Amino acid sequence: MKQILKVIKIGGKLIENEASLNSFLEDFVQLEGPKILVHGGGNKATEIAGKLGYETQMIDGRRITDKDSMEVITMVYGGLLNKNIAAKLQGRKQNAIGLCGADGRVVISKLREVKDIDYGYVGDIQKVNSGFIRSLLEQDIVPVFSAISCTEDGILLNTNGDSVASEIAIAMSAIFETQLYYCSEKKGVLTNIENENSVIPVLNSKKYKELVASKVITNGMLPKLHNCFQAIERGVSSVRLGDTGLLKNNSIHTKIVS
Ligand SMILES: Nc1ncnc2c1ncn2[C@@H]1O[C@H](COP(=O)(O)OP(=O)(O)O)[C@@H](O)[C@H]1O
Ligand SMILES: CC(=O)N[C@@H](CCC(=O)OP(=O)(O)O)C(=O)O
Repeated sequence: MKQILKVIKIGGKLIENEASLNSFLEDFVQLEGPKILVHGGGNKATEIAGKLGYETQMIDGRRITDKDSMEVITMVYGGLLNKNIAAKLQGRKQNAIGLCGADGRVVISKLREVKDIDYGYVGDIQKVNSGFIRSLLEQDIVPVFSAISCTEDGILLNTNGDSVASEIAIAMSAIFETQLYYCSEKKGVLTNIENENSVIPVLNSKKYKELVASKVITNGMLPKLHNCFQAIERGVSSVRLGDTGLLKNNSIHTKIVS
């Protein structure tokens, strides 16, 4: 029987609030067994870009990343947020290492082809170095991933944090029974975005397509759910979306089924 691995993605709105990040990390360090943390940070990047006088453009929850935005992203995701989270884990006596895709050739991607939209410096993941990740887990070091991948030619690319989490979970499924958790400020997928109590407990792909067509699912939830279904169809044993209560096992949330 394979050992259980938990891959947890924490969204940008949770990490930009010090109190919610601290509370999440308290729960995270209590989790038993091997675990991986992936973080976003989209809101913080938008805020810092604004301070530098750069405008941000998002299409369907994905950032248009020109050269200036890529510099901001490298500083904010790969520096400020990633290193703070690694330090906070150390402060809680959990050894951790902050990574972007270039470190250990761990997440290799390809520049997204221009079809209708030119996303700029945005990558689609091609390879995850699961052996390197396993070697960290074997030393009880928690890998903390930012939403940055790297091409074979050594170019850093902005990569949706939800895709980083799902591709890592898919790759690690060859070695571990992998559980994927998406923690955000919402309790799960909602039928009414205004009503926190409208959480869909179980979401299958048929219902998901209907909700996209009727525009109940929009913005950042679009790439998130695309990644959830990719994961469940490609070997990840369970995929759940919720707020930080998700780590406590007893909260209301959305479970993805094929
Ligand atoms: N049906 C829906 N249920 C819940 N959230 C939704 C829905 N449709 C759109 N959203 C939006 O998607 C967001 C989650 O995506 P994103 O902002 O990328 O989160 P994160 O930063 O946690 O990855 C929610 O905060 C919400 O504003
Ligand atoms: C290509 C692309 O859109 N990348 C995302 C990566 C950050 C992210 O995923 O952050 P959240 O989890 O906070 O949404 C972005 O720059 O917004």
